[in-house]
Amino acid sequence: ALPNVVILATGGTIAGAGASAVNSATYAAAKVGVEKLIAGLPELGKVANVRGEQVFQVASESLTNDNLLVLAQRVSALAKQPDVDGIVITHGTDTVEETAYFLTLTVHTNKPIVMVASMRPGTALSADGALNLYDAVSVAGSKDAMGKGVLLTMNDSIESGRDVSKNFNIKPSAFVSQWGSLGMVVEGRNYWFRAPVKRHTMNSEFDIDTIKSLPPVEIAMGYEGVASTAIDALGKSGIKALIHGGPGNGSVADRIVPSLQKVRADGIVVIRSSRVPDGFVIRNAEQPDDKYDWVVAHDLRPQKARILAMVALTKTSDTKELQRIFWEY
Ligand SMILES: NC(=O)CC[C@H](N)C(=O)O
Repeated sequence: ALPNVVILATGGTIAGAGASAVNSATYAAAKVGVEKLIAGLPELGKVANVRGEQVFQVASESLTNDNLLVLAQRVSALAKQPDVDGIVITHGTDTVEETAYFLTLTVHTNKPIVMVASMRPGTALSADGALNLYDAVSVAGSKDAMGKGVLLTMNDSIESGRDVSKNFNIKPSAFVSQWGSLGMVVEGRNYWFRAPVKRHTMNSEFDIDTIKSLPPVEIAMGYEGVASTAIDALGKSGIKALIHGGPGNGSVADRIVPSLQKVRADGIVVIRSSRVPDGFVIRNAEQPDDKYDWVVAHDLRPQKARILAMVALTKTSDTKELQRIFWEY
């Protein structure tokens, strides 16, 4: 018997439509409903019994914290149903890495949760959404995809939802995980090469079923000539944590260090991350994190560090605990 897979649709280019077949970059995202997506891909019926739910219909850059909670609660509820074997989430590419990490941290299940997106709308030449969606449904219905955390299928690859980021804003090969893909999916068969070692899903201490709201966490970038204007304003805005996306090894311009110290003295958690796509931030290198009571973001880019900070702050604001969490997830 075929597995039962639910497709939760949220919008993005995979539901996009352009004026003509040559419009690969100029088009409207979030136009096509999930029923039409499914009806347009009868091959899905060969790998799973599929049904769809339209959760949102938005471009992913406009998703909110409340949207994350609604989506994760729905995924969690579906994962508890005995008649659901796997869940696929269609999403815009711009922030799919953030939603994927949020679900990785908060949904307690071993069942496959597979994010999918596309770089070209279905109306374009060489549209990538149909194969990406076929791959996602096939992976979500596979027993061997269980217990591997939230996944993303794009461009034949199976990526870890924790590690993956959008690294190119035009090509179908847009998504990269700095520690490598987990595997590939080809003609409905999975080929695995790696497994995640960070805590996720069943093994997470966070659970969407007990999270009712997320605290405000914002990001300030570091760059040549940076002033303290943004940090000073954010420090007065009611945030619970501030992510600093610094250059290099998360370095911080000496002229803004006093502003970050003031933010910390006011009870806001300061988290030092790097704007460099790959690598990781080392504690007490570049800045004396122990002395300033700052947390370092390990290998998480600023936008992923923000997701973990929001989730972690639902449980603790103790900086030693938060640092442990940043090492473990
Ligand atoms: N390729 C895409 O999905 C980008 C479309 C849109 N900006 C979004 O993220 O939803």
